[in-house]
Amino acid sequence: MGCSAIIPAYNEAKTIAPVVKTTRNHALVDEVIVVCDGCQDQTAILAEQAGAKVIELPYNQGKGAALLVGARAALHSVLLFLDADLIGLRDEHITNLLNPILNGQAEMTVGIFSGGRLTTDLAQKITPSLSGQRALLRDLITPYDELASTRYGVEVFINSLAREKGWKVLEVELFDLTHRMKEEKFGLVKGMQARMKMYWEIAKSLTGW
Ligand SMILES: O=c1ccn([C@@H]2O[C@H](COP(=O)(O)OP(=O)(O)O)[C@@H](O)[C@H]2O)c(=O)[nH]1
Ligand SMILES: O=C(O)[C@@H](COP(=O)(O)O)O[C@H]1O[C@H](CO)[C@@H](O)[C@H](O)[C@H]1O
Repeated sequence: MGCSAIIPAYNEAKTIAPVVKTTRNHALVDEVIVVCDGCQDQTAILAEQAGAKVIELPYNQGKGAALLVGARAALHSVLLFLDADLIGLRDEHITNLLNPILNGQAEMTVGIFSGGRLTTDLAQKITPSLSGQRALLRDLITPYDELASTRYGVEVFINSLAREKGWKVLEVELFDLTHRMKEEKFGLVKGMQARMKMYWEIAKSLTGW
């Protein structure tokens, strides 16, 4: 089974290159697709230079739409979802996410930060099910047009599919991995506003609105 990595990215020029390079160089990964979700910065060109195929959406459509576009464009049957703002991504993280799928032990893995930074470790301890680091079988999600409107509710939507369809899901630890928090990207006030908007989108997905 081949593997396509899908990296949704909205203005992630600061971190996209190392994330793409590590993923591109991994022996189990056959292609890396960065879906630039209406980016206004250098993300697309930096991703391409680092070795990714880049799909540019004409305007910002949200993480769910970006993942669906990437999944439908993927050439391979195993998908690896990674956020574009990861800091400290290493080979072993990708291996941990992919191996249970390739060995037939699970239909989806969910990666949980550990030993990275207190704040991001804690967020994932409280809500492990929100993690954007995942591997799963492509055909399990590509039929669902509804993904396109989920924005940050995409993980909740995928989790509910997993429950409904009875997928085997395994959590795997991702040691020393962290990401840029919204407050680091946008400053305290705008970061907290963006966080509230994200929680709203997650709540909408939870309640099926
Ligand atoms: O409208 C959006 C918002 C986010 N993202 C991407 O989705 C991933 C997760 O988003 P973010 O880092 O904002 O989430 P956090 O981890 O801070 O909750 C990142 O690669 C973003 O660039 C996207 O493609 N479109
Ligand atoms: O872990 C969380 O509470 C949030 C917020 O992370 P930060 O507080 O910005 O480190 O991040 C996750 O949730 C989003 C919605 O499910 C996902 O799209 C992100 O990939 C994930 O990092």
